[in-house]
Amino acid sequence: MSRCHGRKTRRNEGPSSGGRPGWAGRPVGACEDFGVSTHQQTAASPFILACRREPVPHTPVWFMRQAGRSLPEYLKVREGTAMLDSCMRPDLVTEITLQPVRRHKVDAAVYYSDIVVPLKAIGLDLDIKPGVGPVVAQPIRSRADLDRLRPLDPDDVKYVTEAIGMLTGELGATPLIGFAGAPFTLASYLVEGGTSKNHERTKALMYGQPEIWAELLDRLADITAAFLKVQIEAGASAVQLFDSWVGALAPADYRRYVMPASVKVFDAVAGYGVPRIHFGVGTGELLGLMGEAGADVVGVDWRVPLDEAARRVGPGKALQGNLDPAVLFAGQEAVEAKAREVLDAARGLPGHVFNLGHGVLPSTDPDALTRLVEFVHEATASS
Ligand SMILES: Cc1c2[nH]c(c1CCC(=O)O)Cc1[nH]c(c(CCC(=O)O)c1C)Cc1[nH]c(c(CCC(=O)O)c1C)Cc1[nH]c(c(C)c1CCC(=O)O)C2
Repeated sequence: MSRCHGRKTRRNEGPSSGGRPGWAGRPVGACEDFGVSTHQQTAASPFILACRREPVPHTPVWFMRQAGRSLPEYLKVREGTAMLDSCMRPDLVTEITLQPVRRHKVDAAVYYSDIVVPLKAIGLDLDIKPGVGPVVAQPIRSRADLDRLRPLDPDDVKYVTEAIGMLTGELGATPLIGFAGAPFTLASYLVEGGTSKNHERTKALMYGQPEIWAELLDRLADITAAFLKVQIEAGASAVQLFDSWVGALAPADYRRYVMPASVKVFDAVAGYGVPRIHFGVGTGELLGLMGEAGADVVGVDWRVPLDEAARRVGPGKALQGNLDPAVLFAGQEAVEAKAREVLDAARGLPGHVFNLGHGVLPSTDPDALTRLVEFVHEATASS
């Protein structure tokens, strides 16, 4: 795996002045092993090329939740350590992030963390309960509660900087995707106190007390932007904003109550020039707005075929997706047939990153994922 031992490049050092898109502001150093910088290697990787809608040698593949419970080596290394504790251990983060890259030969690594990590880092009392998800001890529902949402200082997450430094050295040409939860999805956990089907308390605050809601989302946007900046400055080659649950909203409400905060996040990291991916589940009606919020790549779940998604998103964006994660339980023949449908729908798009339409389900057979990567690479290889 280790193609470029030790980190010889300097890190991404802040937005270029004027926020010019492209790679300005990303210093290039030398990886002595190969005479080219890690940055140059990742920039030429199929994943980054596809995000930038440039020609690729094959369609790049990675999977949301590729690290985690589908892998026996993950269960082994995590044994005895709570999920959130593992996120604060650079050695474990590095190992767990690398596991699916080694095993599946995916085209990108995704930083092992969770969307609630920055909230924990600013001192909120929350935990991740196995099989349930994030649980917040004291939900945020009033103006007074907002005071508990202080800004994130990079020093709060030193372990992220350390882990990404270790990781990029190990990954060499394979890009590392950093990520964060989007303001709406984070707000939904904070207001409900945990996972919710109908988001009734969240919507009660949004519609009933729009000023408090706007302040909540604005604070979360600042925390999210600060967390993404830490990851990019430490060396992440792309970032994904997970607005997993925003599909619960109608477009007009998305535009009014959520989009300003997501725009703020994307604007804050625009000047680095790293590709920005925007994903949510059940967002067929929101795809255009989610692109407009500032994404370079729009993630699509399995409900909308990619050619239709491209019409909804409009020109100038790449697409990511969108095999139904449940298809992986149907056997190799069915997986290949459904994966081919995804590739057929993506044919002619200027940029396509193959992914699932949502995260890998915990009981997925890891070999089915490895075979899927091989299949997509072979089916799309330019001769
Ligand atoms: C909504 C959301 C969360 N976390 C995340 C999202 C957005 C993605 C999505 O829409 O699925 C993001 C996330 N969480 C995790 C990753 C790892 C990186 C990767 O994609 O490989 C990522 C990208 C690790 C994790 N995050 C979590 C696990 C499982 C915890 C464990 O191993 O015990 C992992 C590996 C826990 C978690 N954290 C969350 C949930 C719903 C759960 C599952 C609860 C369960 O079923 O046990 C909140």
